[in-house]
Amino acid sequence: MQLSGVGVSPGRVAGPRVVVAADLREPASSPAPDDLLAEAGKIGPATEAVASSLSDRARSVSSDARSVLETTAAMAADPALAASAERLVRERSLPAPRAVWEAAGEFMTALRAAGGYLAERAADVADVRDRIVAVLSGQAPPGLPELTSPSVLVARDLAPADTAGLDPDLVLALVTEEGGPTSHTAILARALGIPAVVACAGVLELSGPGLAVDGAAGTVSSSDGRVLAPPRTPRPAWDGVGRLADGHRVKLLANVGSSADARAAAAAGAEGIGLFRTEFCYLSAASEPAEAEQRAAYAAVLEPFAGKPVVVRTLDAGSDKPLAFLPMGEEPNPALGVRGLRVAFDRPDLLDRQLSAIAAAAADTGAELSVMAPMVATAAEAAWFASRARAAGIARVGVMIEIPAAALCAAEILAEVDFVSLGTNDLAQYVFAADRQLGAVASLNDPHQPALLKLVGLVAEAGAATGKPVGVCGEAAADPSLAPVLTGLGVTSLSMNAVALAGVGTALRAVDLATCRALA
Ligand SMILES: C=C(OP(=O)(O)O)C(=O)O
Ligand SMILES: [Mg+2]
Repeated sequence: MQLSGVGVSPGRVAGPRVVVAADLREPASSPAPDDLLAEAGKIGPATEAVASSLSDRARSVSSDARSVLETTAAMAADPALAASAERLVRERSLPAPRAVWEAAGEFMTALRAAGGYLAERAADVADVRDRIVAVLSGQAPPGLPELTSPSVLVARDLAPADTAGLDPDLVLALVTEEGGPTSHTAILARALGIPAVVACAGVLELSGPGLAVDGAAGTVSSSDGRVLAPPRTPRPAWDGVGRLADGHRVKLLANVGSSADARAAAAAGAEGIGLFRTEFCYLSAASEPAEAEQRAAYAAVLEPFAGKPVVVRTLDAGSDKPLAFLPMGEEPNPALGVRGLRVAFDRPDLLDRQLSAIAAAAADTGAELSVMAPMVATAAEAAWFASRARAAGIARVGVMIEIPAAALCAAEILAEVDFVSLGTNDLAQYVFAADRQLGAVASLNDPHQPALLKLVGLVAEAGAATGKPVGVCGEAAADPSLAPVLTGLGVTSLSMNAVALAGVGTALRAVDLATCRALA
């Protein structure tokens, strides 16, 4: 049987299927066990099993990962945790999984109260807790399975932090039941060059030992589990200068989120960085990184672009990119909630520390710096951001246009800043009222939709009237069939992941500006 989803990262592969376990549910405190001593006796062997499987894994990985796994193994083996859980079974007649849950909870509360480094360890205790509970209740361990050979990974959905850590040598392809083409999980899979299909309903129920995946067509079917991974097609030749057949320039820039991305972008011939998603540096950070630490992290990303233009975006936390050190609380509609620049309105000190780290990193590396803010809704917000960035000594300041209100008031916004960059991923989500993470509405999150292109045209017109640049840094910019259309609408730069550069560069060389305008 063949299933269809939305292909978000091309490549045809087949291999054994490995399912990512669903999140663990909080264990129930009833029914009370019949034999309390026997129930308590299950806890010790479960903690030992977890500790020894973590120690085994620690021996098979490189040094950084090894010390993390060794520490987690030591926590699992901690007799205090087992003793406290056993006591809860005996004294409160709790089933063993619930007792472990509560005992670990007490440890976590104490660690959080201690603050600093110890508070950060609470997340490790939660990891150990979930592993022990999984053993006790006969479930698969939570989180990404440890792959030892090339496999096709299948999940209901995958967090951006998990996707960012995937090893392209071991993950042949990624298939999710949920997710849209512009979800951050899809963006990261593309950046890693891992063939991927999202919004593939029913994939978790497909039988058979393996899966065959076509990441361009968006199809998935059962296979016999053998690995079939033809070498990737070579990229078209491109000389690294974005221009049309008639010489009209369209800067081709890169979207990056790590120093590895930046090195790949420089090697692929990017003229600069059009979007540095700084939040990607901190998807797993438990506390706000110190300014010096941020400076070093940003410098590592900017370093391959000395003397070249770079656009660094301030943190876009919230919604589908939660950062542990910026908890947003429960929001009924996180995509419409406090995210992006909105976080900074209550925490301007956080923004100021980031701006100063970004300015220092650019000075360290000699990159030609611009900064921009995500999720700006009004000209007043753009002016607020610009004044803070300029106070940090940053000369070129822009904002993202990814909220329809901002697109409609692009002229007023451009009066406050030096450039704008269209985030077509969010702009589509908000224009079509279609969650970018939801497979069921994926067809609306399509940048070929005329309503989206009309807004792009409006913003480009405002740019032309003021003589200020208008870029596109959403996934629309990476589509070779759309690049001439965006150029015809008046867009002046396109920013995309490194693997898309040559294809877009080659497509633009085939057309002149008159053709682009006619297409638009
Ligand atoms: C580039 C964009 O930002 P992000 O994908 O990080 O939300 C966008 O919304 O198009
Ligand atoms: Mg966005």
